[in-house]
Amino acid sequence: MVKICCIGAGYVGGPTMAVIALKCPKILVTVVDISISRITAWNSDQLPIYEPGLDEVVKQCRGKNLFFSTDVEKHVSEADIIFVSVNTPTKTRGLGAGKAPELTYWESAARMIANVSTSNKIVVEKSTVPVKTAEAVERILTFNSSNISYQILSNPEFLAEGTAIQDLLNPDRVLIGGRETPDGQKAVQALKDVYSHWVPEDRIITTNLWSAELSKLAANAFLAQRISSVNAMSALCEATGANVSQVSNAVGKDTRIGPKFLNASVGFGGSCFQKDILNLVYICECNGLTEVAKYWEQVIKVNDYQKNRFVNRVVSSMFNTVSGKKIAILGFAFKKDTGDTRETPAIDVCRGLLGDKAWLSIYDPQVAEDQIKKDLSMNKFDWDHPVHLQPSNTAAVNQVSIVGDAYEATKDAHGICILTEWDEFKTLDFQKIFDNMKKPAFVFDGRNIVNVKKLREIGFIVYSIGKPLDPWLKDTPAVTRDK
Ligand SMILES: NC(=O)c1ccc[n+]([C@@H]2O[C@H](COP(=O)([O-])OP(=O)(O)OC[C@H]3O[C@@H](n4cnc5c(N)ncnc54)[C@H](O)[C@@H]3O)[C@@H](O)[C@H]2O)c1
Ligand SMILES: O=c1ccn([C@@H]2O[C@H](COP(=O)(O)OP(=O)(O)O[C@H]3O[C@H](CO)[C@@H](O)[C@H](O)[C@H]3O)[C@@H](O)[C@H]2O)c(=O)[nH]1
Repeated sequence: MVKICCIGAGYVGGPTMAVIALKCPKILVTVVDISISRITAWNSDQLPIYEPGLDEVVKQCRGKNLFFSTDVEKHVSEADIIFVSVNTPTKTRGLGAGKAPELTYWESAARMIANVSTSNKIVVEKSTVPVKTAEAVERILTFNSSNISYQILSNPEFLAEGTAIQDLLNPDRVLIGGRETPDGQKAVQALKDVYSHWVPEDRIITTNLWSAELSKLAANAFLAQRISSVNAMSALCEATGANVSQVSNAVGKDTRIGPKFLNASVGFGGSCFQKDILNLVYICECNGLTEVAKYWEQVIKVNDYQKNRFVNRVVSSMFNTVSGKKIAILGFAFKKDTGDTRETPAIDVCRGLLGDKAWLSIYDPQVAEDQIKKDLSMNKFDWDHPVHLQPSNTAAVNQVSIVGDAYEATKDAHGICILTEWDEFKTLDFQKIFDNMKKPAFVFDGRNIVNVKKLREIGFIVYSIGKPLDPWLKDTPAVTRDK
């Protein structure tokens, strides 16, 4: 029986291995992690991450051919194929701080593999890593053990949170990069054999190692670039009276462009886009490609601009101050159908409003109170380290209350900011909400999900990203705020 071990039981390691176990009943899959609380949760009825369809898959396989364990060394030493899916956060200190990825967790995983291995291994990079990481891993492994052959493969993951199970069951492509030697190609084939259980042959792409590593960074950069492009257009739409949804629709009808990923928003979030683009920018800089680095960096700058612009709209519309005003925040996760808050635009918007002394009442159907408080008190990039290494002092978030539903959040509020596109926000009783708010009552829709016409009829002053402005907002400036 082939044995697979995955190091890192996070948003990628957990769902990916669950689907491999589901589709390959004859493969024994064990997911290991240094975080005891995460592994305990994976073994309980309350999984550590919220992902539609994940519970069912885990329940079907757990205890049969899918196991979760903290006994990292034992399972690594027994495995034939080892996936490494550990954190690769942006460095906060030292060389490349603020851009380069921190490869400490990767390096310690590689050293541990070398220490405990007694048989040949295929080591698969699942984490998103800089180009040429496989070479470094290869060196760590070969210099630290003898008589064992290691083949390193790059098999980046393209799942998106909220649709992870669907993405894994029916991927656009599976990408496998390996050495172009006979042994390298044998390893590529061994991993191909795993995915071939359910992924059609023509969707499994094989490349050299460096192409696979770079393709992951390139894919995220292209995706994020589309969002920054449409968000840049949204600012121009507001200035000219054009409607960004109509522009996106017209542009996306061109089959060369396509309709997906053209939704204007308060800004993109999530653990990957910013981190991976910064990683790409750093690699370009290291290779002397300054203009290329600047080109990609602009995607992040426009995203920051969009978040600032949103805060500016809120404050300037409400008589240039939100000091002492209650603002309801609907949605804190970085997108719907996930409880993940890593790099969510809600953090920047809330901080901006708190900076202007607003009182925030926050509701999100999937994010726990502790998490929100932690996010609002953590430093940039601290969030991407293993949970047990994150700062635990979350006491210092004043002027914020976390509530159990949207009606409570909006009661007696002066304004509402919609920051996540949860389906339940589309069907709220806005008449009831209006009746219970201070007047004039404002809605700032950062996801373009409300029916603007209907809300204006009720009496709300409505701001929707990239849409023709409410007469109230026409004279308020859309410039960015100083940080
Ligand atoms: N989240 C996504 O949607 C997504 C999608 C594609 C790729 N990625 C990439 O996959 C990687 C993992 O992302 P994630 O979202 O799953 O992160 P995560 O923080 O959810 O999970 C990483 C896990 O690795 C564990 N870990 C760290 N060092 C370890 C070690 N030495 N031994 C054992 N366990 C260790 C941590 O405790 C943590 O549970 C990152 O490189 C990320 O960029 C993420
Ligand atoms: O038209 C759009 C599409 C997305 N977003 C925002 O962009 C962010 C990222 O969304 P999405 O890409 O759907 O989720 P992620 O889970 O971050 O997935 C991205 O990052 C993963 C980690 O690398 C990759 O594996 C995925 O392919 C890639 O889509 C979220 O804040 C979305 O709200 C928009 O603002 N407008």
